[in-house]
Amino acid sequence: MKKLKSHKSFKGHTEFWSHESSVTKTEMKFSTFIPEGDVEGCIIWLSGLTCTEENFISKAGAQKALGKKNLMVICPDTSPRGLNLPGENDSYDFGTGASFYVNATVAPYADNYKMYDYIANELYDLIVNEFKVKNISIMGHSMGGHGALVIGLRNPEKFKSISAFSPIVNPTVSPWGNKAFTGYLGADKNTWSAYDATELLKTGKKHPASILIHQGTGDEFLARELLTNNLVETADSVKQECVVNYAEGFDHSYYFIATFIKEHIKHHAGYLT
Ligand SMILES: N[C@@H](CCC(=O)N[C@@H](CSC=O)C(=O)NCC(=O)O)C(=O)O
Repeated sequence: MKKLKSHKSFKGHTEFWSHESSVTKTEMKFSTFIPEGDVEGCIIWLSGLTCTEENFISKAGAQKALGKKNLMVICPDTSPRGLNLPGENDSYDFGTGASFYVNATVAPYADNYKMYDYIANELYDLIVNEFKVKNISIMGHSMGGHGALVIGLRNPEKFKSISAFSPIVNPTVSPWGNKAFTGYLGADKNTWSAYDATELLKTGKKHPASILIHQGTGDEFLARELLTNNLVETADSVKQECVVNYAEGFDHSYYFIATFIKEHIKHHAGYLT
């Protein structure tokens, strides 16, 4: 691991890192906020389409609340970079910056686009072994909210709690999800449901902690891509505790995230400390 930059902020440090990933077989970058003193737990933040390791740490304003709760956050990049695979840089919603946190199975993505394993295993182990923190939760936004729900629901023994802002909750039936899953997983839709939070709940995956979601009613992607109500109805029918807060007039941006991030940190602190 290489520390690239460090800035003192609130009761800790905001830092930028790189490391060689054995899973993606590329250099991967991530940012952290690490409070001074004993760290009680770590929240993984997964960002959305077009983001890097910088968006959340520079825009969400989470450091003060994290410092108060003695919690660390780690924000990985949203895909491998620099591979120049065919089609990788043609659009904002596929390839670079748009991994959808799946393990790709089809060429030319299968060798490197293993972001599910990268987050659930390699980054998880790095938090435990390098940062010496063993209580870990997961949250994210949009594509990253989808990633947090899927990785958390599939690994309840590893992730103590899950939360999401404006998540894509049913990607197998959304245009963004269809495009990404076709490109990473192939045309056989039977393989897609392992990466769809609503489908995972339908097939018996559950998390013991209550899931927290914030969704803006003014979000331009709500009706076409996010489909929040599909998860709400399914969670209700399978008795997965899930609190969905519809926030009047808020859009899909980091201004929305910054408004409610304190509530998400408090939610995770309840399970991590
Ligand atoms: N057409 C837009 C889409 C990009 C966008 O809105 N990205 C969101 C996440 S969307 C779902 O995953 C985002 O977080 N953007 C970064 C930010 O800092 O706001 C475009 O290409 O701009």
